[in-house]
Amino acid sequence: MLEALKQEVYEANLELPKHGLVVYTWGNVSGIDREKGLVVIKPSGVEYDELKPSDMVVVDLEGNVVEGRYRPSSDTPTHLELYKAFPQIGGIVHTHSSMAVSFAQAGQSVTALGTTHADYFYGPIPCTRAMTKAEIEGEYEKETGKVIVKTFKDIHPLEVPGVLVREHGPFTWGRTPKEAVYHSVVLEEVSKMAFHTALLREGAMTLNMQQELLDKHFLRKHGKNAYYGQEKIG
Ligand SMILES: O=C(CO)[C@@H](O)[C@H](O)COP(=O)(O)O
Repeated sequence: MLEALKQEVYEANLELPKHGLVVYTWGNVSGIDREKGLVVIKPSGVEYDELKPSDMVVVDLEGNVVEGRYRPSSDTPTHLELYKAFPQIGGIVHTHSSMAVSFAQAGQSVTALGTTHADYFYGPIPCTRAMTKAEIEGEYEKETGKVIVKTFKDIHPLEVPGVLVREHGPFTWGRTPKEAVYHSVVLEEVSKMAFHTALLREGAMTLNMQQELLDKHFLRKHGKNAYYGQEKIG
């Protein structure tokens, strides 16, 4: 069943290691057939280079396995909460891409600092609040989905197609699995840019070395106003 969606989700999953967003079995991609009310998702714990379209698992919106020889991703409950809350989306991605995870572990949103970010995210990429003890000891993945939905109470999911789950990592979405993967790549890139911008703004790169030291080292070797390599120096 749902062979076309399985192929689409399979191909989207393979994009994650291709873009350096995951290693080993980290992360997962899903897609939804809204008419049938069924979700196709990566099987849990299967390495990407061993993955086949027929390995994709089909679940209903309550998480019951409808078809598949493997267990569905452990993050399936999170995906399902998002599909139920955001009717506009057709695909979801979860990765452990390193810069986004760093922001998530720091409990920091990725601020919109430039046009690259603003082309895809209408404002900060929010980081969710810390999970409560009860949520962590309960159905963590389902509660994670509920916390994401609460974070988006006043945010349109297609205006900000991604979130950082605090102390966990990024989830992104889109109208298709392929678009959700695209947003995962962009989220990781704008996270890197935001991190480096913060460093630069902290003055880490705005100070030149002491002129005296520059003189001592460069002029001692090359002489003043020398065009090194174009004429004999000294
Ligand atoms: O975030 C986690 C675990 O912390 C998961 O996303 C794993 O990275 C992948 O789990 P499966 O999809 O293989 O169950």
